[in-house]
Amino acid sequence: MTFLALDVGNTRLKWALYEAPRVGARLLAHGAQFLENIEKLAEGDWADLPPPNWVMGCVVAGDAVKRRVEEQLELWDVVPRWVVSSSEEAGVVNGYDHPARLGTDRWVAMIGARQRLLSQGPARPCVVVMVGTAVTVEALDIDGRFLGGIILPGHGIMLRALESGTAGLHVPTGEVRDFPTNTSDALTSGGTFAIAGAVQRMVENLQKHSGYAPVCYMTGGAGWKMAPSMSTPVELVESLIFDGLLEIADRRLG
Ligand SMILES: Nc1ncnc2c1ncn2[C@@H]1O[C@H](COP(=O)(O)OP(=O)(O)O)[C@@H](O)[C@H]1O
Ligand SMILES: CC(C)(COP(=O)(O)O)[C@@H](O)C(=O)NCCC(=O)O
Ligand SMILES: [K+]
Repeated sequence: MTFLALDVGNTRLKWALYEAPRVGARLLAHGAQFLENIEKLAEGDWADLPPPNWVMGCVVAGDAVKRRVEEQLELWDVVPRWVVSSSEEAGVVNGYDHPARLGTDRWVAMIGARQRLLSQGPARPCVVVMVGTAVTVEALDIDGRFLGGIILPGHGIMLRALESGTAGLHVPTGEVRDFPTNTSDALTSGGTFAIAGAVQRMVENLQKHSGYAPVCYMTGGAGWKMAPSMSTPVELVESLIFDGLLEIADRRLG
């Protein structure tokens, strides 16, 4: 009874095939494709997979991309279920002014984070950082209520914005340094400090609000690049969105 989980971001589609729609299910196969290569999935990465019995996913890349993914899914006799952000699901309460307007990847990642937190011990407040095309930093209180979160540009967008708005910033990627002394290092460190500083601020906000030190989970395609440069402790969890999709599927189907 296999389960295919999909996470369609603004840069890449990530997929993971599990043995069942159950928390802790065995991972059978996984992969990622840039959005421009979606059309290659059915004849490529997915061609030899055992047909999934269920498909569930989150999409933030727009309706046109979603339809291109659905065309590839016609390979199998299965109707995809796309998660919609709601006011409450799987133990997480959505504090957004308009719950449905919250990016579904953010919503699903928070559900994955809450489930991981509770499986590791007593409830604590939690910060969830996603480093993808954009960077999002969410705050969840001790009861699993999403208090609010921030959106900032990812590394690539920050660099491209600076390149296109100036004459003198076309340089190769640099290193993260405490005190950068060349343009490349200054740009790379600037982007990294912007993200690290935003996370630190949200951790402080949540600590002040709740009176407890929060747990901080980090995920997303560029999470591994950011994690070593953080100024507050983070736990890198590559699978947070898939964990969230499994949690939702388990409750709805399992
Ligand atoms: N192997 C990789 N291929 C592409 N992007 C990568 C890779 N590793 C890290 N990245 C970084 O991750 C970002 C994309 O992360 P991802 O989680 O796929 O984003 P999204 O969910 O927005 O599609 C890119 O901006 C890039 O900086
Ligand atoms: C903030 C995002 C652009 C992040 O996208 P990503 O970096 O994962 O591709 C996405 O979650 C989104 O479009 N959100 C809708 C607006 C909101 O969450 O308020
Ligand atoms: K994402």
